[in-house]
Amino acid sequence: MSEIAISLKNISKCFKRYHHPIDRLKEILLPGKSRADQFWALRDINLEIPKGQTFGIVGSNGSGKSTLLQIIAGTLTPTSGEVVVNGRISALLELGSGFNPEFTGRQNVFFNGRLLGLSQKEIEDKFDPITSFADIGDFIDQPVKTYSSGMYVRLAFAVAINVDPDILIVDEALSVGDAKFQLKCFLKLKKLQEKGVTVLFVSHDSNSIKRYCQKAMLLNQGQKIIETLPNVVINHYTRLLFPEDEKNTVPNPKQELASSLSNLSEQRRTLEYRYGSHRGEIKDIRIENHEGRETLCFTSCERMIARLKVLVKDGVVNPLFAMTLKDSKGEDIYVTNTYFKNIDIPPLTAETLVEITFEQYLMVCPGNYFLSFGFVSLEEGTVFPIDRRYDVINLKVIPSTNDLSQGLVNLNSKITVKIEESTCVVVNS
Ligand SMILES: Nc1ncnc2c1ncn2[C@@H]1O[C@H](COP(=O)(O)OP(=O)(O)OP(=O)(O)O)[C@@H](O)[C@H]1O
Repeated sequence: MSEIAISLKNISKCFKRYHHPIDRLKEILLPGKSRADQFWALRDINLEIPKGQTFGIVGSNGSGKSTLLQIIAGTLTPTSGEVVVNGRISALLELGSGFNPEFTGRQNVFFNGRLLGLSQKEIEDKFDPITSFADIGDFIDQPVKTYSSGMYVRLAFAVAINVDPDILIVDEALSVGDAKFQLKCFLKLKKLQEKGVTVLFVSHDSNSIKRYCQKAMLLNQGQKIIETLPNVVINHYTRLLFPEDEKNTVPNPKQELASSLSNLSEQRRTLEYRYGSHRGEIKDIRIENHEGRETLCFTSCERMIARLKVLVKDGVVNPLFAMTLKDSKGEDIYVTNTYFKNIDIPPLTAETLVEITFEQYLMVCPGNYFLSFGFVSLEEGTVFPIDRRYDVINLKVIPSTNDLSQGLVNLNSKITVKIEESTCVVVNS
């Protein structure tokens, strides 16, 4: 048995685009002359997803994500290339696909189950778990066209996860449900992951991609830009979302970094993702403990100070300085900036040096963390990155000697145990 769940080799998809609807008819009636433009929604996509992996796909609107998922799910044929899928696929594609709007929810459950290769008996056995997960009450016997989008996605998700898929494809659909339903879905998703189901997951929510996926891919204009760890992919994706002229990376980031932070470890140097317009530069970052000593290792709840030296090269009218703490998977733990903190910074003129200090307590449990810093300008509600240095600092947080508590945040709890009879009081501070 192959250990690969999904294999794509040189997948391309070309759509025909007609300027006027009538052109399509003309082409049929008067064959020989094409009246359409060719539009390549996907170009030369190669991908191998091992069994049991949860794989994320990100990209801006129109980048080709849904087209790719439809090709994997078998509902769309590629123009060229080869798709190999090992196992039963259950796909929760865009709203509107999958169910027949004229059929009732019940009829659609049976119809979909049969399409997925289940016997009548198997669907009957799964019907109760499906309806209880969907929790749409009597609507199960109403035509699907009368459903709200939330009800639709509840039933679609309930079917998709209850048909014992080997591969589950989820296309952004979860964003439609309410918070309670989303949580229920993610808990179920975790269970499926534990059972070894391969999950393909499209989302615009960066934290979900980082939280649930082991690997991810960024699509842009139909091409694969990068395929690696989710955090790195999201860093690239975030950069793509900004205006063209603000994307210029610092000319030679590694060299720049090495010169400005020559005292930092090799690990820190290779992890950084840096971009911005270069109208200014975060020249120096110094991380200190409560004694003012430079360090990257802190005890849980210890005071940590980050000192930045920023060189302004071109005037910036509305500057903003930011810091983010991420966990080892790249999920945001804490995001702060001068705007959130209501700090008004006057316009900065060229050739000024600015010193910024972020002072805080590391109220997190032991583990590896990353710090990112940013210098941006805010112009009419739009953020223009000047120098963003993602994951530039790798911090280690170790437990304090009398506290082995676990989790994400450290609430620094004080536990009191009072035993009535002996009136013995044990205090842990
Ligand atoms: N049937 C079609 N005919 C012509 N063009 C199409 C067709 N389907 C998709 N496209 C185009 O292909 C491109 C990729 O579309 P796709 O829906 O795959 O993008 P996406 O990344 O899923 O976008 P979104 O995040 O908005 O859902 C878009 O420019 C879209 O207009």
